[in-house]
Amino acid sequence: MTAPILITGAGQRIGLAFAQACLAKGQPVIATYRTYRPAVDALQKAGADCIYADFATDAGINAFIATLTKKTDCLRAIVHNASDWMPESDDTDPTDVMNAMLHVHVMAPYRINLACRGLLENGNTPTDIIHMTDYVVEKGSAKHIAYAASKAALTNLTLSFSRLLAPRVKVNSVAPSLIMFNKNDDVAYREKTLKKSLMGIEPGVDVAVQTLLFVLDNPYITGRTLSLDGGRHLM
Ligand SMILES: NC(=O)C1=CN([C@@H]2O[C@H](COP(=O)(O)OP(=O)(O)OC[C@H]3O[C@@H](n4cnc5c(N)ncnc54)[C@H](OP(=O)(O)O)[C@@H]3O)[C@@H](O)[C@H]2O)C=CC1
Ligand SMILES: Nc1nc2c(c(=O)[nH]1)N=C([C@H](O)[C@@H](O)CO)CN2
Repeated sequence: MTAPILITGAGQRIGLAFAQACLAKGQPVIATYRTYRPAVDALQKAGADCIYADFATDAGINAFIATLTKKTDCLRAIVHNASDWMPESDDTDPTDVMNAMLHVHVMAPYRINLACRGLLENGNTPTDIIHMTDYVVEKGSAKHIAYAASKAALTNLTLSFSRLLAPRVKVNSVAPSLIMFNKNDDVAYREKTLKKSLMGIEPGVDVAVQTLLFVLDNPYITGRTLSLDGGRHLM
């Protein structure tokens, strides 16, 4: 029996695309979602095991871990994709922003990785943990301070967990810059953002799917960050 891949935040965009790509290859998937959408139903119909999960609180993380560990005793990989791109704003308490960012981007991956060590080691190794981070870890962000800091902490989890779990589990980060705009991004923002990379394009989710599949298929890369940013670092 092929061990499933756990993909968090798989209800839309990159997470959904990767879940669909895995299912199309006959790879079993456990997908988490927080907001119900028809895409979740479609994933379930395509064979994914979809679990509701809200990682904003310790109770939500505990509940997810309890549900997951009843569902399977092995995992091929965990892709920590769930993320909230939350900016600082005048009407949000900065304490709430930082707590929300640290919970979804740090506490959830930290707790789930520790809880799932046995599941990842209980099968054909090496298995994988992949943290979806962000180019912004390298430069910081004036408008998403807590978000960037939490993604930097997630990047450091990659180093620690790769030390802890080698050689049976590989642990890597994928650090995208622009992959896919959000529907509310206006023309001015889109034009400004496209100019930030050498490639100057909105590549779409397939480049993220390709990168994730490459990391899973490579038996020697661990403790590394794969940058997926169109050469933004050279602008
Ligand atoms: N898209 C891009 O251009 C870039 C993406 N990245 C990173 O790549 C990854 C995928 O990006 P993208 O597809 O745009 O991600 P999204 O912004 O679409 O977020 C993915 C999912 O995360 C879920 N999520 C958010 N907060 C929580 C929470 N508290 N608990 C549980 N789930 C939660 C959402 O679930 P739901 O919708 O079900 O509520 C959402 O569908 C992310 O980690 C992102 O930071 C980095 C740089 C650029
Ligand atoms: N969870 C998310 N994180 C990020 C997103 C997103 O849509 N969801 N988008 C970005 C931007 O594309 C940025 O990289 C360029 O403007 C960053 N993180």
